[in-house]
Amino acid sequence: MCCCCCCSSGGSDPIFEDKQALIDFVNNFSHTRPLNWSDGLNVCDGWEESVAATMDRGLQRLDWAELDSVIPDLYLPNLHQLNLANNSLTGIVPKSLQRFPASTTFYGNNVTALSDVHSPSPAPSPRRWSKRGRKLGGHALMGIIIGACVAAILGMLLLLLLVMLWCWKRNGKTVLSRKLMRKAGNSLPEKGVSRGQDGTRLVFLDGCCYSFDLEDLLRASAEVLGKGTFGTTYKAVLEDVTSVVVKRLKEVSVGRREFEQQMELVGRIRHENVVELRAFYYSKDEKLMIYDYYTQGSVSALLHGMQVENRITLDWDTRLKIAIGAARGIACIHTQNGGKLVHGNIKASNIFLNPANYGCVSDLGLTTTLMNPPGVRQISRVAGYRAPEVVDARKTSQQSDVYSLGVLLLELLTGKSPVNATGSDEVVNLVRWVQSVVREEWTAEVFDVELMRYPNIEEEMVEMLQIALACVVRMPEQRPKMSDVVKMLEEIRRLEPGNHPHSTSKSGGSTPSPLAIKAQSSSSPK
Ligand SMILES: Nc1ncnc2c1ncn2[C@@H]1O[C@H](COP(=O)(O)OP(=O)(O)OP(=O)(O)O)[C@@H](O)[C@H]1O
Repeated sequence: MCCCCCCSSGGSDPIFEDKQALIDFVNNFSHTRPLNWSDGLNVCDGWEESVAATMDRGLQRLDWAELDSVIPDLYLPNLHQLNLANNSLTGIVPKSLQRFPASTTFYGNNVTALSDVHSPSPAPSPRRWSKRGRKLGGHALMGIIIGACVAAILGMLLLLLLVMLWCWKRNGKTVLSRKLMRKAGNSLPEKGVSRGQDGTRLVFLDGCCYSFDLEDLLRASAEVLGKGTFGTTYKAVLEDVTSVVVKRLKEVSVGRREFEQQMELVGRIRHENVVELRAFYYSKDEKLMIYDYYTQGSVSALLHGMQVENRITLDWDTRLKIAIGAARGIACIHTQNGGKLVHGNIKASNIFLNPANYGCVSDLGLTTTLMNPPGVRQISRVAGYRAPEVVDARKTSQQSDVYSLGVLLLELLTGKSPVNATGSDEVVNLVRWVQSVVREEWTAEVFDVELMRYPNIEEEMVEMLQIALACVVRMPEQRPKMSDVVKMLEEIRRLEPGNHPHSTSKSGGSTPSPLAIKAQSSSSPK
């Protein structure tokens, strides 16, 4: 044991009180080993010099002193070090000695420090104390404080970094559900589905190869592809990197039953020139249609857009295939539902390229059944393709589909949009412009200049022009049937079975151009 007191050189009273107290302290212990401490010893001399020396000359050490009683409660205000380690003391550490660290002072005894009883935190480890087992040094304390501060700052930085990383990941992906939630106000369609309320669910149509559910879809990152007549269309990338197109319908007036019937009718169509509807979803607040994503974009984007990834040049062969494919797709649609199904919205942004680069028709069957009474905007969006007899967008017919296909053929031939605003605010209608140019026998001038670099295609272009003009005649009953249009288009070039046109051009290398090339008209759109 070591006991030491702070004392002044003048031998003030407290010292002697302490000395007496220490003697009493020792006397109160029962111990077997002799202690060489007595009234005659000049305690203060040694204590002033150093604690260790004091211990040697004064009390000696009381560790290993074989003390074996309870610890007496003594008043020793000047005692600042005490070592009763490795004795056989028992009981509770008295109040006057509780200021000494129990883990070192009473180490090796069978005593209970009150701090052990009341405090849940363990006594400080001896290692954290100074070399001599005394107070923490100033440097050590400073080190601990600095270390704790550095650890806290690092911890906060790490936390901040994790939060930033999480936010970044969330922002990088614009989650489809957030978009839907924002637009749908308080209605959260996915909640209904995940809980199976209302019978709402994502319905996959026969033959669909996808295995995601609505939860996956709503978690997918989404990008707006455009806003169309029926709502907003998104490209959604699922966690397994499958891309699908989600059409979020707005202003659908029909009830669940009618909607499902229409979706199932459309979803049954399996044709290489019809974009398959993969799945649909109906709830009171949300109506969704799911399609495959076409990476090349629509024919409209390929013809007129500038920023389509992997843009392919629409050469004549491709344009011919687009025309044939689109006509075949529409003809197939016209055979459905007892030969009564109408597409109702044929336009270049609804035609895509299938793997063989043939036209593939999307977005069918929405106009006639699902659309609310048309507003001005809905009519104007399809204005360039709309047959003159269609005053109500819901009253489209198979003949009006033929008219719209005719406009698409003109678009492919001219490279011009169906409706063009000129510099002088004049709106030029493609059909009327082509009709007037042909009437003037300036036929060659209608063709897209980009096509002029392909040799020996003039005859084919003229044939297609004639078919297009037949489709856009004013009187619906004078227009050819879609199945006839298909035949006529296929006649332009002899076809191999399937979707591939024959490689040899019917016009051949020696066919003279039938066209009278004249100067370009200033009224040309675009
Ligand atoms: N399956 C698809 N793959 C790739 N792009 C698509 C797909 N479906 C639609 N898009 C594109 O998304 C955009 C928005 O399509 P959406 O059908 O909503 O409008 P729209 O075709 O411009 O007009 P409408 O609603 O009258 O058909 C269009 O550019 C369209 O070409």
